[in-house]
Amino acid sequence: MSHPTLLITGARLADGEVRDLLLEGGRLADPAGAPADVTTLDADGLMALPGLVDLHTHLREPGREDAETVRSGTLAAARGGYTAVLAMANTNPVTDTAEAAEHVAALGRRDGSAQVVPVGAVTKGLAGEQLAELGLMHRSAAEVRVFSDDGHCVHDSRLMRRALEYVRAFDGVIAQHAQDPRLAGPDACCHEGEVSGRLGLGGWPAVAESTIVARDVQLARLTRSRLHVCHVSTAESVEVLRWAKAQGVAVTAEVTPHHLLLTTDAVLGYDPTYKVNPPLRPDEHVQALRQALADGTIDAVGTDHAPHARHDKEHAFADAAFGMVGLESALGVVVEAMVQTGLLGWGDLVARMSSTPARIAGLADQGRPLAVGEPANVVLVDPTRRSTVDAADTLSLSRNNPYSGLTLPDPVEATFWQGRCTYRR
Ligand SMILES: NC(=O)N[C@@H](CC(=O)O)C(=O)O
Ligand SMILES: [Zn+2]
Ligand SMILES: [Zn+2]
Repeated sequence: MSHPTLLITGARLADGEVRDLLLEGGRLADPAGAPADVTTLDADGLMALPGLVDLHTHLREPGREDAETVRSGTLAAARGGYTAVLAMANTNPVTDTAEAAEHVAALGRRDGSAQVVPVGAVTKGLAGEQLAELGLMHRSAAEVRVFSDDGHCVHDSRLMRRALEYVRAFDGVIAQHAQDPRLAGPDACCHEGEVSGRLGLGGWPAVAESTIVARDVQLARLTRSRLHVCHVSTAESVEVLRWAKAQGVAVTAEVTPHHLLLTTDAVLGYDPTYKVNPPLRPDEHVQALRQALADGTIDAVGTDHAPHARHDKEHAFADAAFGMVGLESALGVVVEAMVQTGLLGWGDLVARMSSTPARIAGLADQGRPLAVGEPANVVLVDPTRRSTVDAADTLSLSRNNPYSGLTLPDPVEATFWQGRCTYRR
């Protein structure tokens, strides 16, 4: 890969300092040493932040290249300000072997506009019965550190305990899709409450999530291993996480942008765009999630970008696929929900969307401060720009965008990954 030299002038960092940044050889260099004829980008009025890191992306390749590919998904990621994404294992074939993980990493190197980090499955075929080759995936060239059966919960307690024990040896982490399959029955497709009753949709009680979180944090304490909770969506889960962190349990958690902004009311029109797992929750949960992300009980934002082809999504609500896209809109939605409301400053936003996710995933070259010598992973943002979201205006192959028609912050102006421009408005 070529590493063009670029001088970005007058960018404001998250701490308020205004600086020039020299991108040279894929790293940040001292701007005083910029060649006289260097290409410059005037960043007056813009902020420069470390490239964002997404702990939770569905790239759909291999297997569902009609919904997304590594190429299209990472183009969408770059447009969202991301320089790294963790690619969930629920592809076809499932990422449950060293070879499969290396294949995803190789696709990333070939087609990626961001670093593609394969997540390994916890169980073979995501079937929840036998542990996958966790050690082999870790020791492979893909160096898998994060394991998840996302889309499915590792609901067998003994298997979950063994998975946690296993990854402890190499400081791995089990990322759990917390959902009790008995409490959230096969027809569950909407938060259990007033709206599900009114619409006659299968209800999904909040405790289907929090009871698994409560079990898992105790297993993490028992095994002294690391647990990460995917897409936390309820106030009850937040309470459990707060308790677990106070006990010193090695647990981290993420929340999606959509669970920070949208509520159950979005499904009142039976539009399957708003059908997602876990479901959109009532406002009291949204407020609890915002508070938890602000105070650090929830450590990070994970998009759960879940692209779906039209023919899987355009069905009656009960029959449509679960999931919504999120990479391109994530920063704008988080700014709307957290910064505009005064809950989070830009410095903490960088922690939640870049440095902390990088630390959770063990990515040494991501989420680093914008200092000389560090990798040139940079996103330039216009903190004041807003625009009306149009689902058709996307680099993703899918259109299941829940923000279409809403006017939201639209901050990302340019993204640089290892010094290379991967997106420019
Ligand atoms: N979030 C979703 O609604 N769907 C995800 C699976 C998941 O994240 O559980 C998908 O793969 O489509
Ligand atoms: Zn999930
Ligand atoms: Zn997911």
